Formats: sequence, C-alpha cells, structure tokens
Amino acid sequence: MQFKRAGVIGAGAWGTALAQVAARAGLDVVLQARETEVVDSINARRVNEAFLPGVTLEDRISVTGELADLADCDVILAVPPAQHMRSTLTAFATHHRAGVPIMLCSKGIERGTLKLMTDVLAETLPDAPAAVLSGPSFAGEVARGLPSAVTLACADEALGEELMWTLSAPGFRPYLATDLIGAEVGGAIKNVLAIACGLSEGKGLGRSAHAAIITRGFAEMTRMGVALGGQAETVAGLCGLGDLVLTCSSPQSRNMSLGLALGQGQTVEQALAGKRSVAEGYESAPAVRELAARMGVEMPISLAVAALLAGETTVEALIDNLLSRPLRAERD
Ligand SMILES: NC(=O)C1=CN([C@@H]2O[C@H](COP(=O)(O)OP(=O)(O)OC[C@H]3O[C@@H](n4cnc5c(N)ncnc54)[C@H](O)[C@@H]3O)[C@@H](O)[C@H]2O)C=CC1
Ligand SMILES: O=C(CO)COP(=O)(O)O
Repeated sequence: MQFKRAGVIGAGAWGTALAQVAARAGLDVVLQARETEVVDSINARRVNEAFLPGVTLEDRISVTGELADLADCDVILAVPPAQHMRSTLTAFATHHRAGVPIMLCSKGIERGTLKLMTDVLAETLPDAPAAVLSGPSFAGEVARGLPSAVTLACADEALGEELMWTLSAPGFRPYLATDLIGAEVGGAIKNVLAIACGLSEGKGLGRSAHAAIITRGFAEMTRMGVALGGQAETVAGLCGLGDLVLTCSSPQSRNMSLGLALGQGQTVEQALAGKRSVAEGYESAPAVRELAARMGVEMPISLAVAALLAGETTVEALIDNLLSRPLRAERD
C-alpha cells in the first residue's frame, strides 16, 4: 500500500507542524481544526494564527472543521491533547475505514484510567493499526523545516517501514521501533520532569542540578517504561532520553516554562492563566503519580512535581525533600 492522503486530527501547534511535514513528504493533507477561527485563518492567510503563528502553510494542506472530511484519508495522525484523545477518537470512529492506520502523536497518560494512548486507541478503534510518533521536536522548528529526528514505533514492521518512508521529509527523520509502550512512556513522563527542570532554573539552582534532574529523571522514566512492558533501549532513544534533553533545556517548552514560572514564585493558577496551549506535564502528573503507586515504581522527582501542582507542597520544601533523600547506589 502506498499512502497518498493524510488526515491530521487536531490543529494545535504540533498537528499543524505535522501537516507541514506530511505535505513536504509529498502527501495531500487534510487538517482538522476544532476552532472555526483556525479554519478561517488558514483559509484566508495560510497561517494558523492561534497555535502556530508566523509559519506559512504548504499548498498541499487543506483545512476543515469536520472529522467527516478525513474519511477518505489513507493514514491518520491523531494530535489532540492526550486528555482529549478518547473523545476525539470516539468522534472519529464513524468516519474511520477499516485498516487505515492511526499514528498517535500526543504525549500523555489518561487521567482516571491511567491508560497510554495506544490503550485508548485499542478501546475506541479496535480495528485500527496503531503507530506512535514521538521524539524531540518543537513544533515551530519542525514547521519551519529545521532538522529533527523522531521515533516511529509500530508493532507491524512492514507497516512501520512504510510509514517511515511516507513521513520522511527533508529535515524530518523518523527512526523505526517496534516497541510502542517504550515509545509512549518517555514522551509522557519527560513533560513532568521538564517542569522539575524549570523549577530548578527558576530557583537558580545551576547547571549541575539541571543535569542531575535529567539523569535521575531518566532513571525514573526507564523504570516506569520497563514496568509497563516497554524496553529500556527504546526509552534511551529519541522518544525518551532525546525528548527529555530537549524539553528540559529550552524555555520554548511549555512544560519547562511552567516550571520556570513556578520556580520564580508564580502560583500554578497564575502560570497557566490565559494559556490556550497545553502543558501536558501538568495534565499527566496526577496520572503518573497514581501509576507509580499502582506499579510500585520509585519516581521521586515526578511525584514531587505532582505534589507541587496539587498544592500539597512548596517549591522550597520540594527541593529540601529531594535533597535529603537517603543516599543510595546509582544503578538501583
Ligand atoms: N507543540 C509541540 O512542540 C509538540 C507537541 N506535542 C504533543 O502534541 C499534542 C498536542 O499539542 P499541541 O499541538 O502543541 O497543542 P496546542 O497547545 O498548540 O493547542 C491546544 C490544542 O488543544 C485542542 N483542544 C482544546 N480543547 C480540546 C477538546 N476539548 N478536545 C480536543 N482538542 C481540544 C485545540 O484544538 C488545540 O489543537 C500534545 O500531546 C503535545 O504534547 C508533541 C510534540 C511537539
Ligand atoms: O514535546 C515537545 C518537544 O518534543 C514539546 O514540548 P512542550 O509541550 O513542553 O512545549
């Protein structure tokens, strides 16, 4: 099978950037937006002013408000915020044709159910072949054509290979994997850890603390990935370590900048006020905390962030607590 027409569900920054990638890769692209203003803005000026200002969209991209307009697409990229993945896929179910693969491009764990996005897909569109696209990739950079590399995971190797070739574009390099769980876990947890890095930055704790959070955070991410049935080597790839390094290192990240604001003394409400864009770490932190308890996985940094976001501790107490944990072997 050769893919020719891609449907992108969700015209936030990342959905719009991925529409650019698919168009540059030679596909015709139908981008579905929830907001009429986004449809109008792209139709009138070829720009998604609300979520990805300053980037002129490729001619091959058409925009629609209707999921029904994606019914004739032969591959679907699902890019809503993770907490809306279930409702989005449920709404799309009547338009999905059997066998059309769904590539999950969102990063998070569903609150309440503690499910990964592949679980949500299996429950809402059980006949859809699943793939996961995740890695270090800021939407603005990707949309402008700057180079990036991501993990593309698909249990069906032949389909994965086809999707890899289909989506590769100048400057956009998908690397294949078969381990969907490993590919998903890193992307969900790195957002929580990026908030911790932002806190450290906001408090002026220095570069050494920053590197310690990334490294010990990576240990947390790996433990959870393996506990859920993923492979450590997948978590060590672009979708895990790679994305952790990116997201923890730039205030371009919504998650890191949320942590930065909290570290500089803002409340959670102040830091999130007026924001239309999603900080997935804020959304997933309670689920990560519950999952860690359920699976018996030690994740002190992630849990500390979850407690702070829930108003159960202060930034100062969080730092004191983490620094006074018992000393231990690094590999444990
Ligand atoms: N922005 C980026 O650089 C990257 C984002 N991602 C992931 O992509 C996913 C989407 O994020 P962005 O595109 O950045 O979003 P965004 O923050 O730019 O925009 C918010 C999105 O949420 C949607 N939305 C709001 N309420 C909704 C509802 N009730 N149901 C469905 N959708 C609703 C809006 O339509 C909009 O598409 C997230 O999981 C994010 O982690 C992944 C890689 C890069
Ligand atoms: O996932 C991302 C980069 O890979 C985007 O990070 P933020 O959601 O923190 O902006």
